[in-house]
Amino acid sequence: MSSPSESEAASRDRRVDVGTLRRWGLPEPGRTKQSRGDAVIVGASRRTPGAVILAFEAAMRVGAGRVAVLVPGSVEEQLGAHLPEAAVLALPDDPAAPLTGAAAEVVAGAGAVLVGPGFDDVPQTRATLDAVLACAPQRLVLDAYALAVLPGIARDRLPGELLLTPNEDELEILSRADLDRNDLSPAVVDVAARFEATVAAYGLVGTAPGDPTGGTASPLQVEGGGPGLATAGSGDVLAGAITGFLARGIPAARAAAWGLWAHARAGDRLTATHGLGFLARELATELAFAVREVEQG
Ligand SMILES: NC(=O)C1=CN([C@@H]2O[C@H](COP(=O)(O)OP(=O)(O)OC[C@H]3O[C@@H](n4cnc5c(N)ncnc54)[C@H](O)[C@@H]3O)[C@@H](O)[C@H]2O)[C@@H](O)CC1
Ligand SMILES: Nc1ncnc2c1ncn2[C@@H]1O[C@H](COP(=O)(O)OP(=O)(O)O)[C@@H](O)[C@H]1O
Repeated sequence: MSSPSESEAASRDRRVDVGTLRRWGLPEPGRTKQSRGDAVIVGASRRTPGAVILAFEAAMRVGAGRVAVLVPGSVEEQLGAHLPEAAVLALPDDPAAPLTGAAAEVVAGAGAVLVGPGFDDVPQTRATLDAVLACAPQRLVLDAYALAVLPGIARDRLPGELLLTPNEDELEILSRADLDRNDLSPAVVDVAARFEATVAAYGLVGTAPGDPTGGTASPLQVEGGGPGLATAGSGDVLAGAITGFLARGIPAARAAAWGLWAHARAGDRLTATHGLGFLARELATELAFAVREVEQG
């Protein structure tokens, strides 16, 4: 058994603060959009079309070069009018149909693909995720309804680098035990091991077995954040930010930690001026200032 000082030192090692992020650094952006990385966001429904806007902006604000959104045909036109910087592509009318043409190409070519924001139907999400997997995405982030369908998918159909961004309810769905809402660490560790994935939630990063950042024994702990982050659309922003860092070429556990830290820092900055009265879209905008703060140090 480790002594108290050993376990304190181990816990310090797992803490991620601005100094840690400066040590890790960010990949060189290069000269072109392509060299900053491509991401794809797959989601949206008629009820919640804006979730992909939040995830799109978050991925761009953390420095991804190009972000495409892949959405149901019923909202494609509407979203196109709101996303002048995006490639907006329609999913097939039949969710069970394969992706073809530009949709298949962007999914196969992107450094990171996020599935989930704004979907509101389990069978449709399952069919769309199957279609995305058939294009062999390089790195995959799953959020919201995509997490509800994850337990039914064989691990070997998913890419090696798999990242999950559950909220508390989704963590409970994925976890084998009742969730202790006062201490999410055991659930984060359990879900990371069970799904061989990186799990990012509430300042914690659970790492997949064999991850070079240090196994699954205890999660990385990312400082900052607070109850202001519990606002509609906040999870869409977090998932988009992590996808953006992943698209830039950062390995999964570090991309998760960068995303959680920038999201929390954005929340802290907005709480200082607005109290609880800020919107998720403002969190997305603020991410750029958070990243800048690390770079300027
Ligand atoms: N609720 C909100 O205020 C907002 C929701 N948004 C989007 O709306 C979608 C739904 O979010 P909510 O938080 O309302 O989610 P719900 O409260 O409907 O569901 C929470 C989670 O439970 C699981 N689930 C739901 N129905 C299920 C079923 N029939 N079988 C198995 N698992 C099921 C899913 O993993 C889901 O993400 C998400 O895609 C989210 O991105 C965003 O657009 C922003 C605002
Ligand atoms: N009270 C809180 N303290 C710290 N972080 C929080 C808090 N509430 C939410 N967050 C952060 O914001 C993210 C999104 O929160 P939440 O609103 O629960 O998700 P969603 O938008 O997916 O329903 C969480 O995963 C977590 O990282």
